[in-house]
Amino acid sequence: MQDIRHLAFSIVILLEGIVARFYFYHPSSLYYDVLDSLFLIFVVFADAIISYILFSSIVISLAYLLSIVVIFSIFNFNILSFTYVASYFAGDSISFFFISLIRRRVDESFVSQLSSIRLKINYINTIILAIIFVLSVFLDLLIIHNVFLAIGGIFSFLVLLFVSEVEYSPLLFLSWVSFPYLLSQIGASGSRSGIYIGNVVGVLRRSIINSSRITTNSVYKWVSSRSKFYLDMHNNKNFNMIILGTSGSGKSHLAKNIISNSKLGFLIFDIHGEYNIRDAEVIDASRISINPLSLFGQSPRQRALEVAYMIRSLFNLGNLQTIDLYNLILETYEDKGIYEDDEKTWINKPPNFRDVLVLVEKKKRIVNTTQEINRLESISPYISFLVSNTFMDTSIDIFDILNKNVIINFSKVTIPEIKYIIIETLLASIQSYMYLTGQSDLRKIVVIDEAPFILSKESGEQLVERLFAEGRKFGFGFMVISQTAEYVKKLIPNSSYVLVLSMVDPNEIEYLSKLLGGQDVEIYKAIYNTLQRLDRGLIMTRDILRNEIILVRSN
Ligand SMILES: Nc1ncnc2c1ncn2[C@@H]1O[C@H](COP(=O)(O)OP(=O)(O)OP(=O)(O)O)[C@@H](O)[C@H]1O
Repeated sequence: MQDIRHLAFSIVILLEGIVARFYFYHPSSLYYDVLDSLFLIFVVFADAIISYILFSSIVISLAYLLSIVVIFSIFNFNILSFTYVASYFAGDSISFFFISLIRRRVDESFVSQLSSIRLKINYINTIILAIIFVLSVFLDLLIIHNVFLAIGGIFSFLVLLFVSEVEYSPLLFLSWVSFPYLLSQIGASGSRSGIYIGNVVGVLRRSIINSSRITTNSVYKWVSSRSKFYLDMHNNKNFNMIILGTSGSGKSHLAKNIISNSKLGFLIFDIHGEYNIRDAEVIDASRISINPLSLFGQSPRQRALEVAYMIRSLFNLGNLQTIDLYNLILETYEDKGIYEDDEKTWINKPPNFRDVLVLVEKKKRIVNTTQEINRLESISPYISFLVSNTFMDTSIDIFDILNKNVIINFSKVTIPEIKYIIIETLLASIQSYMYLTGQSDLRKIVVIDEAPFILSKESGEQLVERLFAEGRKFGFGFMVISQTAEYVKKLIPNSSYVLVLSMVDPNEIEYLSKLLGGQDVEIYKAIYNTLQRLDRGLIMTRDILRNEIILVRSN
């Protein structure tokens, strides 16, 4: 759309030149008569106003003056005189003054774009650019003999070094004519490295014109853009991201898109059996067993604490029950010859919940008071529940899983508590794996779909928070997917990207509008409006590198 506006405005200037040539050109007269001059004064004045309204930028508008000079010179009109330049400046000043007054704010879209400039030298691009630049200057100086055009070529070349889009290089031949367009492309393309997930279809900016199909009732509008959007994992504080959206909004589709384009290893916790990615091994979670009492490289005390805490979160146990459970698990470790202060014993075969239950039964027989029996009685049903084939032994090797690309399909695990324990135990084992291997380059993305399932439990929430906080150091990125923002709030500070798809709940929309928009009421209004009406596959997010809110159409 931005491109169309530039094209349309250039055509308007060209038509003005044609009209002026046919109706107002008098080569016999030394000076144009008064009418001709008035016409040209009016034309440049109007052009200044139109260009400012179209591009919300004095810089781009002034650059168009040079473009107008060149186009009119083709028709033998010299606009580069005090009268016309003054008229153009007057047009710009008046439009700038009135529009700033109406909006009660000074806007300069070009300056806001400058914040996202990244000078990245690509040698091949620069060489191609330099060759075309030399050719264009050669044409201007030696064939057309026009120094003004050559200077335009030099300025356009300097601008293109920042735009670093080699496909624009033929525009160098147009000198000042293409200069405003090239200038508007500075910083417009954002990051060019990372995971490509789709094209930016709108950037939220103060604008008079709503150039996108999506309208807002705010002074902030979606200004169209034609850049690609990359998740830039390396220039961010961590590798984590959050995907939010109502049912059917395209969350899993987006996650698959990110995984497929990332070329990174992955492990997906697929709660509903929705993921099917080429070359990935699918493990049916109903056919695996994992012993939560395995130490996973931790000390028995640490692991006993984690397991007791997990069971407490799952069954809402009280403090006393949790402490009893912790002591029982620790004692079971000792029964199996695993001692806190003897690290050599930590590699011994771990106990399982049946061993804990046997200990409980043994204790029931030897304790003296009813109170002690009652305490044991109050936890034994939970331990009995956990004496399941799924938790007897560990049939999978987390090292092996993390060395491949794996989707763990939980759709056939029908008991939520069992599903929860498998997931939390696997996440705990990932944490241990990270500590044991200790690398730092990004190597693995772990996807947790339907995250509230795990985040709604205190122990699961704390574990995922730790993984989010520490993952980067060990080369792990976590992607959490949720229909609601409620359970992911604490993860947001440790996420590089919050990718929001269509939402329906007003409270959710309100929260996310504040999160993405910050304090500005007008930005809030624009986001609030838009979130209610996002099509499937349209993502709203904050582009951290450009510090702008953008709309991206997921591939
Ligand atoms: N960007 C897109 N382009 C084309 N099709 C899409 C896109 N996003 C989603 N879809 C399609 O829309 C349907 C729903 O998408 P998806 O399953 O990803 O939604 P979801 O948000 O994960 O839903 P749920 O929360 O119910 O699992 C799927 O058939 C998917 O192929």
